[in-house]
Amino acid sequence: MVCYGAFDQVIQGVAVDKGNARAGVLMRQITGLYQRLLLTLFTLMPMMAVAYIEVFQEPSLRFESHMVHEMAIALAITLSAFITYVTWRCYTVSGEVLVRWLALGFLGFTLIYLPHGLLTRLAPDDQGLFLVYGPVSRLAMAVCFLVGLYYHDAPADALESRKRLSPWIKAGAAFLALDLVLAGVYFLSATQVKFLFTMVEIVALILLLAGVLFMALRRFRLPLMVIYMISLGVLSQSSIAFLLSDIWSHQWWLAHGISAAGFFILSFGVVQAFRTTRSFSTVYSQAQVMEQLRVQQARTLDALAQLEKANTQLARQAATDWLTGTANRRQHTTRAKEDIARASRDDGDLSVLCLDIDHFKQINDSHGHDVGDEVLKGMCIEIQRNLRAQDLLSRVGGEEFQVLLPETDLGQAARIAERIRAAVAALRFQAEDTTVGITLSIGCAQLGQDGIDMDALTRKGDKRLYLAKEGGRNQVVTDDAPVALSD
Ligand SMILES: Nc1nc2c(ncn2[C@@H]2O[C@H](COP(=O)(O)OP(=O)(O)OP(=O)(O)O)[C@@H](O)[C@H]2O)c(=O)[nH]1
Repeated sequence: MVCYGAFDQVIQGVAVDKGNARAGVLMRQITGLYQRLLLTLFTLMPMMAVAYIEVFQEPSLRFESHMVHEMAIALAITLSAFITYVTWRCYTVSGEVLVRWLALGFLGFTLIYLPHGLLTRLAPDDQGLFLVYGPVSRLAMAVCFLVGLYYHDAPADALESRKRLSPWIKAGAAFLALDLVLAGVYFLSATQVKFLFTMVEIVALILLLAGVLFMALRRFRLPLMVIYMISLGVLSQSSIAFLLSDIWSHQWWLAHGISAAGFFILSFGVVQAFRTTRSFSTVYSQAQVMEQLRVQQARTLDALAQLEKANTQLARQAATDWLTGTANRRQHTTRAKEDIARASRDDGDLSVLCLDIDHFKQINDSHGHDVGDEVLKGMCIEIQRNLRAQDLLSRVGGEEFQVLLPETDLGQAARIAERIRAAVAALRFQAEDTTVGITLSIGCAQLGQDGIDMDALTRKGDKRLYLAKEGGRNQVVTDDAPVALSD
């Protein structure tokens, strides 16, 4: 018996759970629905705060603190740089395209958002230059996340390309160059700046929502992909909050908080990937892993059953004669040893019949080997029909057979032999347009009086078989006296 220990218990537990689950399909569907509802509500939670401030907050209330803003941005940049590194490390191992774009998105956010913090003190004089880096950093991140999502099932990048640093350095340089280009807003009017911000934020919002929609329609179920979707949903709400806000207003600060929440959720996913498979699309939930285990165990058990079947078949083939299906010499020897040992131990009887077809060569010569084969098979079936379950018929030579008869003395053996002889003699086999019959000569020997081991018994049985042949064939001989020739 195969023992699977704790693994088996876990699997059996799952099987029981599954059985229960099957019984309560409806309950499963309801809880699944509830789970999705909770996730949706959780994702939309920031909107409640945004709506609350929008409706109830006095618009003139402001919290203008450059220092707090600088500290918040410094923290955001530090964490973002850290998560960029962790994501990049994941990518170098898994090569997952989605993770590559994630890392690029985080890198873009870090480098584009940086001047937003550095230039905070410019705010009173030039709000445009200070603010522009916020929406653009979110847009860059949204673009990368959406592209990554598009390639979520692309094959992993080649090993050598994962480790190359030059593409990352080039991407970093491009983001810094973008920072310089963005400094051009310095020359734009206040209206142009406002229009630019709004457009950038709206595009970021549309891209993030497109990502959420894509994932919802494709029904992503893997835990990290669910986290990805929630994060995009939360980030999109931060864009809404930014669109509704004025600088230093409470809505504006809240928008920062929502953006940070979206970032934290995604970074949680990244860390989870880092601590497991380093990929977003191969981290499975516990239920999924258990299901996989169940399927794999079912396969293993199936394979074991097939192996056992094949082994049994092989063992049978190794012990059987290919033509007649009777025991072969190997099985005969093993069984004879066991039967002799048992009979000797229990002081029981055991007899042996040595059988040989008479003039079998003539059958082959006259009708061909195929007919000879059919005769051998048919004869064996007939002999088996006249034996008990514990008796063993074996083919020990071409047309020579032996029968082991446990718990049988010589007198009983002679009667069985006679029954077999008569039954075989009555058989008729089809050979082309005629029928042929055969006869058997049989020598009998008994354990004890004729020998104490199989060699001796066989010698004695063969000797009596020879006497039967000498005496005219088609007869049973049980002693060593020459048999008078029958006519
Ligand atoms: N068709 C067939 N013939 C076999 C097989 N094994 C042995 N034989 C034949 O069995 C015949 C045995 O012939 P002999 O040993 O001369 O004995 P016999 O013709 O039976 O004559 P006696 O035993 O003296 O009665 C040979 O022709 C073998 O070729 C087999 O698997 N199939």
